[in-house]
Parts: sequence; structure tokens; C-alpha cells
Amino acid sequence: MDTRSPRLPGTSPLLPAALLRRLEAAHAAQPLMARAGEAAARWAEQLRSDSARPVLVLAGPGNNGGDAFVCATRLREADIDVVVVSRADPARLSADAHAARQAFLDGGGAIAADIPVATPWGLIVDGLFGIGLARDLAAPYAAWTATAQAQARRDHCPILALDVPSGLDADTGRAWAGALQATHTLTFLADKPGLHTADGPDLAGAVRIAELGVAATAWAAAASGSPNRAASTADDAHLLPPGRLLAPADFAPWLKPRPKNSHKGRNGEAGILGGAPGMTGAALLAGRAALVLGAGRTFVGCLDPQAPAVDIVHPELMLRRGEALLATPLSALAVGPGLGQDDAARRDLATALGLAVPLVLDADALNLVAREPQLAAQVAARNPGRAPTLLTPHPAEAARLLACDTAAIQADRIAAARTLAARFNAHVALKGCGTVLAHPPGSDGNDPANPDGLPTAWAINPSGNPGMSTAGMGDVLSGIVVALLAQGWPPGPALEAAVHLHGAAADALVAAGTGPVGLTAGETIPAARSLLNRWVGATLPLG
Ligand SMILES: NC(=O)C1=CN([C@@H]2O[C@H](COP(=O)(O)OP(=O)(O)OC[C@H]3O[C@@H](n4cnc5c(N)ncnc54)[C@H](O)[C@@H]3O)[C@@H](O)[C@H]2O)[C@@H](O)CC1
Ligand SMILES: [K+]
Repeated sequence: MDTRSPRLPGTSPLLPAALLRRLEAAHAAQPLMARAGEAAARWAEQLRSDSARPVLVLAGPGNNGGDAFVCATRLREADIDVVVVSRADPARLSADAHAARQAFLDGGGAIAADIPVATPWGLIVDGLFGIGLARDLAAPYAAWTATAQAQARRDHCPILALDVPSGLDADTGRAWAGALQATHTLTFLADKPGLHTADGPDLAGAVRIAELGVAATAWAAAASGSPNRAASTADDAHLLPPGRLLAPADFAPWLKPRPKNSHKGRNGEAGILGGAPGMTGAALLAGRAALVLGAGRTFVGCLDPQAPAVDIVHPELMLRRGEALLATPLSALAVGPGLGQDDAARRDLATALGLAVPLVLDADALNLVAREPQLAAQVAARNPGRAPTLLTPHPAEAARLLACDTAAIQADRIAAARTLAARFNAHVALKGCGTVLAHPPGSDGNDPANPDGLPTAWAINPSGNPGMSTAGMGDVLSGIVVALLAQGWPPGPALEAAVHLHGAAADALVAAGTGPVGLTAGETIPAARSLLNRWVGATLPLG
């Protein structure tokens, strides 16, 4: 087996603000602000919708405003008309931002105290706030973002955000009141988690990274403590470690072509347990996904005594009653699709938790675990080596598991996923816009626990679209995960690959005109199969 660890942040690290500040401090001798403003100006030139119109540059009271002043200066040097709006008090600016402002004025630039109402813009540059913002926008900034948003609509011009859209929390993707919705974001030094989950994707638009001459790998020294980093503090224990923006490269070592001498016994037995009265469709969808994504044999156990004996669409599926399924030798099992929460569901779940197989818990399996401490203890006590557990909650299920409300989950999705992974000793996919994945310490690789006991291994999946917010999508995801587990994938990569693949399949369908409106869960199954086979083919040299 390929021994490369997929857990370490690699080509697409996501750095939290505290680490970015360390990185900045370690490279303080370099002209980072000048490089940031220069990179912004170059993209701004390309983005202008109308070269005859001026560019509106909004400059805030911190270093994000400094970047904006450099950008405005460079645009003026390129003979582009700019209008800079800022109320930053020069006496309170950092040395770099002060110098950037002064250089703009020295070059003949002028600063307005408010946004002109009548000027049509070719582009709006948002340099109000970057990673330094942690509250709702105060006056006058909330009014400015509202005006800028309205004027961009009026003028059909893009909005380029510097580092992050103002008002977006760079760590969590939470939008503070007054946040600006950009069409493009040029983010500095490294990519940031907040741009890819929760409100981030809606507010950031197309994201590009400007590394500012700092090597992509320099984050590692900042994370582990380089000689240049600021002194450690007690808060260090709670620092969010760097994560990854998920890509096929993260699970490429497991995208192996099948040997010619293959037989169904090699590809495992996948089981689905669910399908209570009125919900057999959920179990069938999961079963079909497991079948089509390559499980050697797929068994579907339904709790509904009236459930059909055969799936006419896929007679390959082996349908049986729930308890009969649990007595069948399985390579991997998913419990939850259409499970319900009655006594039979509870009893079968408790039995399933005792099986020494990789186990996916979704939907009502998660709700039962949230309801009953005894089941929760059973989950946490499972052997992560022989019997790994994978949880695929949506935010409301995560809230039940953590006994909080959905808003609290959404306010910090990464913290929620990591907490669930630690509490249940499980691999977690917290679904939603920018699904967050977290893996228990020590699983699949060498990831240590963070000093605060939470996992260090986490990632955000960028694939997927709003067409996926429809019934049955979760059942299909469970089926894809259990299919990969049955085929021998380790749990972490199986969960990551399934989440990424499912989202990418939905993206391919939308690109071809099937959705987002009206996209169905069943349609994503063959689309995911096509993509998986393409990925396996593309990685042949790795095999
Ligand atoms: N320090 C460095 O070496 C670099 C910093 N860079 C830029 O600097 C940014 C971070 O700069 P800062 O730490 O100064 O932070 P920001 O520029 O994001 O904002 C901080 C300032 O805004 C005020 N503020 C925060 N929230 C507010 C609110 N809701 N309403 C009103 N005022 C609010 C703060 O009091 C402070 O004055 C990065 O995002 C990036 O754009 C880049 O130039 C790259 C290099
Ligand atoms: K900004």
C-alpha cells in the first residue's frame, strides 16, 4: 500500500487567522503589504467591466485598508482612474498601512469620506476588513457595504475583495451583519477555511491565492513553532491546526484499478439498515448507491415488514428483513437511511454498534444516538481500528448530538466536526455548504491530538451545489461511503472520497443542465460512478 499520509495538509492548506499572523510575523522583513496591493491591482485591471469607468476602492482602518491603498496607488500608476473612500485615522494606522496611505497621497491621490452616489463604477475593490474583523460591521462601514453592493448591481460591475470579503469571519465562514458579497476574492499568503464553508462560498465568489513570495510550505514552520514565531501563550493549546481543501489528490492512493483477476468476493459485502414503514425508499437509494459504486454484493435490510422483496430497478440488490441483515457477514454497514426511531430501530442499532465492521451512522441512527446516552457510549467505545465509526450528520443532527442549536453548529462548523470526532472517536462529515471532515486522533495515520484533545486532521470539501439540498441525497452519500468501505478503503479516505465524489457528481450534472433546480438524489448515483471510474483511470500511474 502507498504509505503517503493523506492526512497532512498538502497542496491546499487552509490556515486559520492565528497561524496567518504567525506567518506574517515570521516574514515581517518582507514587503508583504506592497506585494498584496500589487497582486490586487493586477487582478483588478483584468476584472474591470468597463475600462472607461473609475474603480471604487474602499479602504478600512487596519492593514486590509493598507493593502487597498497600495492597490489604488498601483492602479493610478497604470493610468486607471480610482476613487478611494476611507475614514481611517492616520494616527491609528500601523506603520505599513500609514506608509501605504501616505504614498497614495504623495502620488497625487485623493481620499473621499463617503461613496459618491452618481459615479458608475467599472469595479469595486473591498479593502475594508480582512482577518482582523470579529464583530458586526460598525458605522460607517455597514452603510458603505450596503451602498457598494447596490451600486455594483446598478453598474453590473464586479466586486473584488482583498483577503476576505469584509464581514466574513476568515476562520469559520460566518457572516457578520453588514458583510459584503464579493464576486472575486484575492486571498493573501494562504487559503482560509472561512472562504469555503458556511456563508464563505456565497460571499467570496471566485477565490485566488496570492502567496506574496512566502513559500506554500512555510505555514508548517509557523504551525509547529519556528524560531521567528511569537512566543507561545496558553491560548496556543486551542489554536485551530491547519486543514486541507479537499481534492482527489488527497485520496488518490486508494483510487486503484481492479486487478484483471477480480471476483465479487474481492469487492466486499455492503449492508444498509433502515427502511422503516413509509421510508423504504431511503434504504433502497442507499443500497443502489452502494451497488453502483462498486460493492461486490449489497444487502438492504428494511424494518418495514411490508417492504418489497425485490428492487425491480436493481434486482442485483439482496433485500431482507433488518434482523436477517444483521446476521449476514458484512464488510461494512450503514445504519440510518429511513431507519425511524421506534423500539425495533433502537434494538437493531444497538446490535449493529456491537458488530466488528466499519459502520456508517446517518439520519435516525444519529438521532437515536443523540437521544440515548447508552447508545452514545456504545459508539464512543467502538474499536477505531477493527470497527471504525463514520458519522454523516447534517447541521440539525449535529446539534442534537452536541445538545446545542443548529445556529451554534453553523457559527463554527469546523469546531463542531472536530468535537464530534473527538467525542465519538469517529470520522465525521458535517454536511452542508462546504462539508467539514474531521478524523479522530491516531486514525489512518499519525495525526496526534491537538493539545486541547480535538483532532488535528480536518478538511473542507469544495465540491457540491445547492441542488443537493433535496431529499435522499444523504442516503446516497451513505451508500457511496459504505461501497468504498466494503471495497477495502480505510475509513478516513473513504469518507473524504465519497463526500468529494458525490459533490463533484452533482456539479457535473448541474454543468450539463440537470439542476440545480430539480436535481434528484437518484441521478447523482450513475454520475458518481462515471466520475469514480474516470478518477481511477486518471491515476493509473499511481496504482
Ligand atoms: N500584517 C501583515 O504582514 C499583512 C497583512 N495584510 C492584511 O492585513 C489584514 C489584517 O489586518 P488587521 O489585523 O489590521 O485587520 P483588518 O484590517 O482586517 O481590520 C482591523 C481593524 O478594523 C477594526 N475593526 C475590526 N472589526 C471592526 C468592525 N466590525 N467595525 C469597525 N472596525 C472594526 C479594528 O479595530 C482594526 O482597526 C489582512 O487581512 C490582510 O489584508 C496583508 O497586507 C499581508 C501582510
Ligand atoms: K476585505
